Amino acid sequence: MSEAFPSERSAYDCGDGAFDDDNEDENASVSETKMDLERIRGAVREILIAVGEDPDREGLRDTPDRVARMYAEVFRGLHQDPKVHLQKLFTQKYDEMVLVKDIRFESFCEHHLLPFIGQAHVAYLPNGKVIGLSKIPRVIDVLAKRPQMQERLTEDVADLLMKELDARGVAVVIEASHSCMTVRGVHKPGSSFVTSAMRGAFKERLATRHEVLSLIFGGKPT
Ligand SMILES: Nc1nc2c(ncn2[C@@H]2O[C@H](COP(=O)(O)OP(=O)(O)OP(=O)(O)O)[C@@H](O)[C@H]2O)c(=O)[nH]1
Ligand SMILES: [Zn+2]
Repeated sequence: MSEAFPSERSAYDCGDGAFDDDNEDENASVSETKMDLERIRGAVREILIAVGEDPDREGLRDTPDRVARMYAEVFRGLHQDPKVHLQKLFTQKYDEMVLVKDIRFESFCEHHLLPFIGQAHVAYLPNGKVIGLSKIPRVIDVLAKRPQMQERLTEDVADLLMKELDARGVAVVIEASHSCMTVRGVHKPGSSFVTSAMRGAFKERLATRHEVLSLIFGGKPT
Protein backbone atom coordinates (compact mmCIF):
# COMPACT_ATOMS: atom_id res chain seq x y z
CA MET A 1 0.00 0.00 0.00
CA SER A 2 1.33 3.45 -0.84
CA GLU A 3 2.26 5.91 1.87
CA ALA A 4 -0.68 8.08 0.89
CA PHE A 5 -2.95 5.53 2.46
CA PRO A 6 -2.77 3.79 5.80
CA SER A 7 -1.48 0.34 6.43
CA GLU A 8 -4.02 -2.39 7.10
CA ARG A 9 -3.19 -2.14 10.79
CA SER A 10 -3.53 1.60 11.10
CA ALA A 11 -6.80 1.57 9.17
CA TYR A 12 -8.28 -0.42 12.03
CA ASP A 13 -6.18 1.08 14.79
CA CYS A 14 -8.81 3.07 16.59
CA GLY A 15 -7.49 2.39 20.06
CA ASP A 16 -7.01 6.08 20.76
CA GLY A 17 -10.76 6.56 20.47
CA ALA A 18 -10.25 9.12 17.71
CA PHE A 19 -13.26 7.81 15.83
CA ASP A 20 -15.55 6.94 18.72
CA ASP A 21 -16.98 10.37 18.14
CA ASP A 22 -20.01 10.55 15.85
CA ASN A 23 -19.22 14.07 14.62
CA GLU A 24 -18.81 14.03 10.81
CA ASP A 25 -16.68 17.17 10.45
CA GLU A 26 -14.39 16.12 13.22
CA ASN A 27 -14.00 12.67 11.71
CA ALA A 28 -13.15 14.23 8.34
CA SER A 29 -10.48 16.43 9.90
CA VAL A 30 -8.97 13.53 11.85
CA SER A 31 -8.89 11.67 8.55
CA GLU A 32 -7.03 14.62 6.98
CA THR A 33 -4.31 14.30 9.59
CA LYS A 34 -3.91 10.60 8.78
CA MET A 35 -3.64 11.08 5.02
CA ASP A 36 -0.70 12.37 3.05
CA LEU A 37 -2.47 15.48 1.77
CA GLU A 38 0.71 16.93 0.30
CA ARG A 39 1.16 13.86 -1.83
CA ILE A 40 -2.44 14.02 -3.06
CA ARG A 41 -2.03 17.72 -3.91
CA GLY A 42 1.11 16.94 -5.92
CA ALA A 43 -0.62 14.08 -7.74
CA VAL A 44 -3.63 16.22 -8.66
CA ARG A 45 -1.34 18.95 -9.94
CA GLU A 46 0.41 16.35 -12.10
CA ILE A 47 -2.94 15.12 -13.48
CA LEU A 48 -3.92 18.67 -14.40
CA ILE A 49 -0.66 19.15 -16.26
CA ALA A 50 -0.99 15.75 -17.92
CA VAL A 51 -4.46 16.52 -19.31
CA GLY A 52 -3.19 19.77 -20.75
CA GLU A 53 -4.34 22.23 -18.12
CA ASP A 54 -2.44 25.02 -16.40
CA PRO A 55 -2.64 24.25 -12.66
CA ASP A 56 -1.49 27.81 -11.90
CA ARG A 57 -4.37 29.57 -13.62
CA GLU A 58 -6.67 31.30 -11.20
CA GLY A 59 -9.59 28.86 -11.34
CA LEU A 60 -7.39 25.83 -10.72
CA ARG A 61 -4.98 27.27 -8.19
CA ASP A 62 -6.79 25.82 -5.17
CA THR A 63 -8.01 22.68 -6.91
CA PRO A 64 -5.24 20.31 -5.73
CA ASP A 65 -5.94 21.32 -2.14
CA ARG A 66 -9.71 20.99 -2.58
CA VAL A 67 -9.34 17.55 -4.10
CA ALA A 68 -6.97 16.46 -1.31
CA ARG A 69 -9.49 17.53 1.31
CA MET A 70 -12.26 15.82 -0.65
CA TYR A 71 -10.35 12.52 -0.63
CA ALA A 72 -9.74 12.86 3.09
CA GLU A 73 -13.51 13.21 3.48
CA VAL A 74 -14.78 10.56 1.08
CA PHE A 75 -12.16 7.97 2.04
CA ARG A 76 -12.21 8.63 5.77
CA GLY A 77 -13.61 5.14 6.34
CA LEU A 78 -10.10 3.82 5.67
CA HIS A 79 -9.19 5.19 9.08
CA GLN A 80 -12.31 4.12 10.91
CA ASP A 81 -13.30 0.85 12.49
CA PRO A 82 -16.99 -0.01 11.91
CA LYS A 83 -16.96 -2.33 14.93
CA VAL A 84 -16.91 0.61 17.35
CA HIS A 85 -20.56 1.21 16.48
CA LEU A 86 -21.60 -2.33 17.35
CA GLN A 87 -20.36 -2.62 20.91
CA LYS A 88 -23.47 -1.41 22.75
CA LEU A 89 -26.15 -4.10 22.56
CA PHE A 90 -29.49 -4.10 24.38
CA THR A 91 -30.84 -7.30 25.91
CA GLN A 92 -34.26 -7.83 24.40
CA LYS A 93 -36.46 -10.92 24.07
CA TYR A 94 -37.46 -9.95 20.54
CA ASP A 95 -36.68 -12.73 18.15
CA GLU A 96 -38.42 -11.59 14.97
CA MET A 97 -36.78 -9.87 12.06
CA VAL A 98 -35.40 -6.35 12.42
CA LEU A 99 -35.23 -4.49 9.09
CA VAL A 100 -33.78 -1.06 8.34
CA LYS A 101 -34.80 -0.04 4.82
CA ASP A 102 -33.74 2.66 2.38
CA ILE A 103 -30.48 3.67 4.01
CA ARG A 104 -28.99 6.12 1.55
CA PHE A 105 -25.26 5.87 1.11
CA GLU A 106 -22.51 7.31 -1.06
CA SER A 107 -19.42 5.36 -1.98
CA PHE A 108 -16.68 5.44 -4.61
CA CYS A 109 -15.96 2.59 -6.99
CA GLU A 110 -12.41 1.42 -6.69
CA HIS A 111 -12.06 1.03 -10.44
CA HIS A 112 -12.62 4.62 -11.51
CA LEU A 113 -12.84 6.49 -8.18
CA LEU A 114 -16.25 7.77 -9.24
CA PRO A 115 -19.25 7.80 -6.92
CA PHE A 116 -21.89 5.14 -6.68
CA ILE A 117 -24.96 6.18 -4.77
CA GLY A 118 -27.93 4.19 -3.61
CA GLN A 119 -29.87 2.56 -0.81
CA ALA A 120 -29.01 -0.28 1.46
CA HIS A 121 -31.56 -2.51 3.18
CA VAL A 122 -30.35 -4.46 6.17
CA ALA A 123 -32.22 -7.11 8.17
CA TYR A 124 -31.13 -9.34 11.00
CA LEU A 125 -32.60 -11.96 13.29
CA PRO A 126 -31.54 -11.14 16.85
CA ASN A 127 -30.18 -13.65 19.28
CA GLY A 128 -31.37 -12.18 22.59
CA LYS A 129 -29.75 -8.81 21.92
CA VAL A 130 -30.55 -5.92 19.61
CA ILE A 131 -28.46 -3.02 18.40
CA GLY A 132 -29.48 0.66 18.37
CA LEU A 133 -31.20 1.44 15.10
CA SER A 134 -28.82 4.23 14.06
CA LYS A 135 -25.79 1.99 14.31
CA ILE A 136 -26.56 0.11 11.10
CA PRO A 137 -26.38 3.25 8.92
CA ARG A 138 -23.20 4.22 10.80
CA VAL A 139 -21.57 0.91 9.91
CA ILE A 140 -22.57 1.35 6.27
CA ASP A 141 -21.10 4.85 6.21
CA VAL A 142 -17.75 3.67 7.51
CA LEU A 143 -17.49 0.83 4.99
CA ALA A 144 -18.83 2.97 2.13
CA LYS A 145 -16.25 5.68 2.70
CA ARG A 146 -13.48 3.60 1.18
CA PRO A 147 -12.63 2.74 -2.42
CA GLN A 148 -15.21 -0.02 -2.85
CA MET A 149 -16.83 -2.66 -4.97
CA GLN A 150 -20.54 -2.96 -4.32
CA GLU A 151 -20.29 -6.72 -3.86
CA ARG A 152 -17.62 -6.33 -1.17
CA LEU A 153 -19.54 -3.59 0.61
CA THR A 154 -22.62 -5.84 0.67
CA GLU A 155 -20.75 -8.86 2.00
CA ASP A 156 -18.69 -6.93 4.53
CA VAL A 157 -21.79 -5.40 6.10
CA ALA A 158 -23.42 -8.84 6.32
CA ASP A 159 -20.37 -10.59 7.78
CA LEU A 160 -19.66 -7.86 10.30
CA LEU A 161 -23.23 -7.79 11.62
CA MET A 162 -23.42 -11.57 11.75
CA LYS A 163 -20.27 -11.69 13.87
CA GLU A 164 -20.68 -8.67 16.14
CA LEU A 165 -24.40 -9.19 16.85
CA ASP A 166 -24.09 -12.96 17.06
CA ALA A 167 -27.21 -12.84 14.87
CA ARG A 168 -29.21 -15.89 13.75
CA GLY A 169 -29.24 -14.41 10.28
CA VAL A 170 -28.41 -11.26 8.33
CA ALA A 171 -29.68 -10.07 4.94
CA VAL A 172 -28.18 -7.13 3.10
CA VAL A 173 -29.52 -5.83 -0.21
CA ILE A 174 -27.91 -2.85 -1.89
CA GLU A 175 -29.24 -0.99 -4.93
CA ALA A 176 -27.04 1.69 -6.47
CA SER A 177 -26.34 3.72 -9.55
CA HIS A 178 -22.69 3.86 -10.60
CA SER A 179 -21.42 7.12 -12.07
CA CYS A 180 -18.80 5.21 -14.02
CA MET A 181 -21.70 3.72 -16.00
CA THR A 182 -23.51 7.02 -16.49
CA VAL A 183 -21.06 9.90 -16.96
CA ARG A 184 -18.55 7.89 -18.99
CA GLY A 185 -18.01 4.48 -20.56
CA VAL A 186 -21.29 2.83 -21.53
CA HIS A 187 -23.40 5.90 -20.58
CA LYS A 188 -26.43 4.11 -19.18
CA PRO A 189 -28.17 6.54 -16.84
CA GLY A 190 -31.09 4.99 -14.98
CA SER A 191 -29.50 1.56 -14.73
CA SER A 192 -29.17 0.20 -11.24
CA PHE A 193 -27.01 -2.51 -9.78
CA VAL A 194 -28.48 -4.78 -7.10
CA THR A 195 -26.41 -7.00 -4.82
CA SER A 196 -27.38 -9.15 -1.89
CA ALA A 197 -25.69 -11.11 0.86
CA MET A 198 -27.70 -13.65 2.84
CA ARG A 199 -26.31 -15.24 5.97
CA GLY A 200 -27.65 -17.76 8.52
CA ALA A 201 -31.42 -18.31 8.40
CA PHE A 202 -31.78 -15.97 5.42
CA LYS A 203 -29.52 -18.23 3.42
CA GLU A 204 -30.81 -21.53 4.75
CA ARG A 205 -34.58 -20.95 4.91
CA LEU A 206 -36.34 -20.00 1.70
CA ALA A 207 -39.43 -18.69 3.55
CA THR A 208 -37.27 -16.34 5.64
CA ARG A 209 -35.48 -15.10 2.56
CA HIS A 210 -38.78 -14.50 0.76
CA GLU A 211 -40.15 -12.66 3.77
CA VAL A 212 -37.28 -10.18 3.86
CA LEU A 213 -37.29 -9.67 0.10
CA SER A 214 -41.01 -8.96 0.06
CA LEU A 215 -40.61 -6.52 2.96
CA ILE A 216 -37.80 -4.76 1.10
CA PHE A 217 -39.37 -4.70 -2.34
CA GLY A 218 -42.97 -4.34 -1.12
CA GLY A 219 -44.39 -7.22 -3.09
CA LYS A 220 -42.64 -6.15 -6.29
CA PRO A 221 -41.24 -9.18 -8.11
CA THR A 222 -37.71 -9.85 -6.82
N1 LIG B 1 -18.81 -5.88 -10.31
C1 LIG B 1 -18.60 -4.57 -10.13
N2 LIG B 1 -18.15 -3.85 -11.14
C2 LIG B 1 -17.96 -2.54 -10.94
C3 LIG B 1 -18.21 -1.89 -9.73
N3 LIG B 1 -17.93 -0.58 -9.87
C4 LIG B 1 -17.53 -0.43 -11.14
N4 LIG B 1 -17.53 -1.61 -11.80
C5 LIG B 1 -17.15 -1.99 -13.15
O1 LIG B 1 -15.77 -2.24 -13.16
C6 LIG B 1 -15.45 -2.51 -14.50
C7 LIG B 1 -14.03 -2.14 -14.78
O2 LIG B 1 -13.78 -2.60 -16.08
P1 LIG B 1 -12.46 -2.33 -16.91
O3 LIG B 1 -12.63 -3.00 -18.25
O4 LIG B 1 -11.28 -2.71 -16.08
O5 LIG B 1 -12.46 -0.76 -17.01
P2 LIG B 1 -12.98 0.18 -18.20
O6 LIG B 1 -12.21 -0.05 -19.43
O7 LIG B 1 -13.01 1.58 -17.68
O8 LIG B 1 -14.46 -0.37 -18.41
P3 LIG B 1 -15.77 0.35 -18.96
O9 LIG B 1 -16.50 0.93 -17.78
O10 LIG B 1 -16.57 -0.76 -19.59
O11 LIG B 1 -15.37 1.40 -19.94
C8 LIG B 1 -16.49 -1.77 -15.32
O12 LIG B 1 -17.26 -2.74 -15.98
C9 LIG B 1 -17.34 -1.04 -14.27
O13 LIG B 1 -18.69 -0.91 -14.66
C10 LIG B 1 -18.68 -2.70 -8.67
O14 LIG B 1 -18.92 -2.24 -7.55
N5 LIG B 1 -18.87 -4.02 -8.91
ZN1 LIG C 1 -16.28 2.43 -11.70
